[in-house]
Amino acid sequence: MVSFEEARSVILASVAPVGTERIHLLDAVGRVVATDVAAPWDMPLWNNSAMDGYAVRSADCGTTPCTLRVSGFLPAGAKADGVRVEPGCAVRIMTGAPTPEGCDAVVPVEETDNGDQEVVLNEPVLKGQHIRFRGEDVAAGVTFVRAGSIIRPPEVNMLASFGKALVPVYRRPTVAILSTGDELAELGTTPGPGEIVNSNALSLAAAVREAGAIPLIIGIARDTRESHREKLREGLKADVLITSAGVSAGDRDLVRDVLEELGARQVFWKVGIKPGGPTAFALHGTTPVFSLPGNPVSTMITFEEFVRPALLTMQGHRRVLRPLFKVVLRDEMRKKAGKVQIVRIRLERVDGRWYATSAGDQQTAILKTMVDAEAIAVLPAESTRFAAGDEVDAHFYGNHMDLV
Ligand SMILES: Nc1nc2c(c(=O)[nH]1)N[C@H]1C(S)=C(S)[C@@H](COP(=O)(O)OP(=O)(O)OC[C@H]3O[C@@H](n4cnc5c(N)ncnc54)[C@H](O)[C@@H]3O)O[C@H]1N2
Ligand code: MOO
Repeated sequence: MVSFEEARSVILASVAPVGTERIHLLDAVGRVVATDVAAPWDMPLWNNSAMDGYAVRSADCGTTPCTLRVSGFLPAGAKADGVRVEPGCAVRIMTGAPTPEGCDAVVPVEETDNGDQEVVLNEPVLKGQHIRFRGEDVAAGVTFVRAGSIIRPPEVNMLASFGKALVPVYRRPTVAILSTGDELAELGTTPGPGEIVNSNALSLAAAVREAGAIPLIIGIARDTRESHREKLREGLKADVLITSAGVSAGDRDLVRDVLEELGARQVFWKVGIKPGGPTAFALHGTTPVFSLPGNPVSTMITFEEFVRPALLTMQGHRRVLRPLFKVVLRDEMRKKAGKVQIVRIRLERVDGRWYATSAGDQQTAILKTMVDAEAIAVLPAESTRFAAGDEVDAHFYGNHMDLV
């Protein structure tokens, strides 16, 4: 058995970004930039006004109030060619319009009498005020988005500002999802005696999608070597293969056996985590193969703790683990020594601290507790008792808590 921490580090050391592609800017939100992107020109490209007001020569405005003759008008979109602020004059200017020759300051309209022919300036004027200077945001040649950055609306705005319609990003890995077991019935059918719906395929596909990768549900391997061979072969064509069930000590737990027959190298089997103990990880060439236990709760938790960080790494993300934060236990918790225990919790924020209560019955088979969980407490392997009021590590489960 490997420890929870070893399992994670072995997995993360075994995966790498799957490649890059150039995609349309709007489709790139949430993706990771694959190369540094440098500014092809200065931003802004020319000096321009930050205010609606008057372009002036600051030397003309030494004493206030002062009166200047209004000699022209520059709306946004106008060209400043041939427009000049002569001594003793002002040019009416709008926000974003290029500042004319001679101008070294802009006076906001609120600080004037808003005159047409002549304007009275009521406030002192400082050289350079309210001018956005060429290249002050980003100078030509400067890297403005680094490889490894996540594209958010600000990156989209800047890439668009520099005319980048296509962006180099890391590719999304394809993830084959294979369920195993004779008891499984397809979604949409009513399970008969001894049957259950293949719900893991759907929740895994949802989790894969939420992690930014492309799920491929390839169906069910029945409990024969032949069926396993056929389906596992198909699954190994994807960038990643996830199987669910068939990895504990049952007579018919064929997954690891047949994977080995197909040339996969088992990296570990059994991890010091509960739920999720029977998890196996193998490599077929460089293709990672995650064999997750079949209990739906175990499948989701092992996906969250082991597969999700791997999928994020494969898409070029650098921060792949959810940040841990401290939660105060409302109630006592007990566990056996030897394994990290994952506890499904609900959270409450009081006076700047997070308080955790159990989300319900913590038996692995209780799916409802997973539905009710907002976060996951990670109880360390060696400890056995946590008193009410003790602090333990936790992380959010899902992205909804970003809204808190
Ligand atoms: N003698 C032992 N028995 C078990 C051990 C053990 O160490 N020794 N480990 C237990 C633990 S912990 C887990 S977890 C399960 C994992 O078993 P498998 O991964 O081999 O999965 P199955 O036994 O086939 O199924 C477990 C459970 O999950 C349901 N299931 C399976 N596939 C799906 C699916 N696609 N969608 C929804 N639900 C699914 C299945 O019906 C079972 O109820 O083994 C324990 N036993
Ligand atoms: O470890 Mo199992 O995955 O408890 O249900």
